Amino acid sequence: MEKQLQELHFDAEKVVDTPRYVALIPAAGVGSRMGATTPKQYMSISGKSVLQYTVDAFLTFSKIQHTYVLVSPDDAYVDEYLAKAENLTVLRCGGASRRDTVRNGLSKLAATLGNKDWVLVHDAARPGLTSGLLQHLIDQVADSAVGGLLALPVVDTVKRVENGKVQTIPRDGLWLAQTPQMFRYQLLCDALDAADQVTDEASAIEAAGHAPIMVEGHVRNMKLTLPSDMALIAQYLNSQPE
Ligand SMILES: Nc1ccn([C@@H]2O[C@H](COP(=O)(O)OP(=O)(O)OP(=O)(O)O)[C@@H](O)[C@H]2O)c(=O)n1
Ligand SMILES: C[C@](O)(CO)[C@H](O)COP(=O)(O)O
Repeated sequence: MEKQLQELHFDAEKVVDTPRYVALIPAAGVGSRMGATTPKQYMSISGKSVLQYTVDAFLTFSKIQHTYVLVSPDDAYVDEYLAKAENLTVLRCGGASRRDTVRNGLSKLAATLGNKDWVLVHDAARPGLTSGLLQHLIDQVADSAVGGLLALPVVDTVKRVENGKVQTIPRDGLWLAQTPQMFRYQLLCDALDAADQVTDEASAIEAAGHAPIMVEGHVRNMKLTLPSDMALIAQYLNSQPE
C-alpha cells in the first residue's frame, strides 16, 4: 500500500519550491444526527450521492493535484456510491473522531507530501462547494505561511443559555467555521498531534499559537447534519452557483 501511494501521484521530491495542493475528504462518520439508514455522505440527491458531489468539486478544479477520500476500514458503500477517477484515491483509514480520521489520512501521505504542500480538508457532508469558493480560499490563503478556512460571519443575535440563565452575546468577531480548511502539511500534522479533542483543523492550528486566515464562504457550502438540511442542500445543488 505504501509503495502504491508513493508511486501514485507525484515526483519523488518531498520539499519543492512550488507547493502542491491536495484535498483530504473525511467521510468516515456515521451521521447519527441525520438518523438515516445509510451514512449521510452516501445519501442520494437527484440520483447522485452526497459524497460524489463533494468529490466532483475537487476533481473539476485543476489546481488540486490529488483527492483522497478517507472512509472507515469496514465501509461497505464507497465502491457503489463513488465513481473511480484518475486523481482520486480512497483510503480506509477512518478513526473514532473526525480529527482521528484526518490525522490517519495525513500519516498515509507522509512519503508523498512535504512541509510546504497544502492540504485542503473538506467534509464529505458539504456537497455544495464550488470552484468559485475554492479559488477564493486559495487566493486569500496561498501566500500565507500557515493557512486558513472558509467561514461565515454570524449575522443573527446570539444567546447563551446556561443553567436556566439567558444572556445575549455580542456577535462582533463571531464566525461559523466551514470547510475546506487549508493548511501546510507538516504544520497541520504537528498541530493535530498536540490537540486530540478538536472538531476542526483550525482549532488545532489556533491551539498551536497561529492565526488562521478567515475567508468568507457561502451558505450553499452548508453541512448536511440534520434531516431538515436535506431539502435546502438539494435546492442549492440543483441551482447554479451565484
Ligand atoms: N469519525 C469520523 C467522524 C466524522 N467524519 C466526517 O467528518 C465530517 C463532518 O462530521 P459530522 O457532520 O459530525 O459527521 P458525522 O460524524 O457523520 O455526523 P454525526 O456527528 O451526526 O454522527 C463528515 O464528512 C464525516 O463523515 C469522519 O471522517 N470520521
Ligand atoms: C469541521 C466542521 O464542519 C466545521 O464546522 C465541523 O466542526 C464538523 O463537525 P461537527 O461535529 O458538526 O462539529
